[in-house]
Amino acid sequence: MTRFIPLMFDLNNKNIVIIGGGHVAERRIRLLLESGGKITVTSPKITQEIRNYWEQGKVNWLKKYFEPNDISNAFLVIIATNNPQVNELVLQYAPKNTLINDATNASNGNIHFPTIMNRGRLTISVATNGASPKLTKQIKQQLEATFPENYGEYVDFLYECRELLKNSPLPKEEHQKLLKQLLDDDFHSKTNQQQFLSWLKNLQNNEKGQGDLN
Ligand SMILES: C[C@@]1(CC(=O)O)c2cc3[nH]c(cc4nc(cc5[nH]c(cc(n2)[C@H]1CCC(=O)O)[C@@](C)(CC(=O)O)[C@@H]5CCC(=O)O)C(CC(=O)O)=C4CCC(=O)O)c(CCC(=O)O)c3CC(=O)O
Ligand SMILES: NC(=O)C1=CN([C@@H]2O[C@H](COP(=O)(O)OP(=O)(O)OC[C@H]3O[C@@H](n4cnc5c(N)ncnc54)[C@H](O)[C@@H]3O)[C@@H](O)[C@H]2O)C=CC1
Repeated sequence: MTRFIPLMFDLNNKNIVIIGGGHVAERRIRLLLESGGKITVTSPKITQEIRNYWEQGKVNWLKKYFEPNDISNAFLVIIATNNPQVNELVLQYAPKNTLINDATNASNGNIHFPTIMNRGRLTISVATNGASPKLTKQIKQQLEATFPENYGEYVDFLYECRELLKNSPLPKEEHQKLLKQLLDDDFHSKTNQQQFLSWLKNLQNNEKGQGDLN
């Protein structure tokens, strides 16, 4: 079994070509629209949702059957037609070193799409290497119940603190200690967050570090 390795990709301005315009293509587009990639759908028919994206100029649509030329400049190719022969043909013509997701037979491609849960800057992705998309979906639902919707605000707080700490005059060991302390449940409280942030900002303004937590 090939072991697939999770990575986070910057797809901004990259050419993404999706062959097929059905429900699977639609799900991929919904996710990829957040990436800033240049999405082109090649398909004689598209769903209403994809049509809306096209009308809003969010995706390009080539209203036709697949031809090898469609993928010659692609960074990422997604194979999502309901015709196995066409899917096979896309694989055959995909340029070397292209990322390929075959939604109809995952092991043919070189990337999978995990299911993704976001809470602001926090991303948790789940995959079972093709064993059970239904289990994947169930685990995502359990995670959604564990992390409240506003959890991203706490993660943003951690980000801001870490950026401030990077530029603070505190010694390295102190950085590490504080970064760990920030994981205490106490810091889920907005009041404590604000207090800590003003202490940190104060530290920065006062190079000698005479600020005090209390
Ligand atoms: C490899 C992978 C992805 C990839 O395409 O890269 C893949 C592959 C395949 N899925 C198939 C079938 C189904 N997939 C779903 C649903 C989802 N599938 C998703 C992910 C993945 N599916 C990746 C692996 C994830 C992992 O490793 O766990 C989810 C989690 C995320 C997403 O796609 O957005 C999304 C949940 C959406 C949500 O959260 O709402 C349902 C419907 C359902 O149950 O709801 C069915 C029908 C039931 C069944 O068959 O189980 C088939 C057979 C196709 C055929 O029969 O022809 C293949 C091909 C193969 O297995 O080779
Ligand atoms: N990875 C996943 O999570 C899942 C994968 N699948 C697989 O994905 C395939 C597609 O599923 P859906 O999107 O639900 O099917 P669908 O029937 O909704 O869409 C198929 C699309 O392919 C297009 N198409 C057909 N021939 C074409 C060609 N020659 N060139 C370009 N486009 C062409 C059709 O016009 C249509 O837009 C299924 O056959 C199934 O094998 C299905 C469910 C989940």
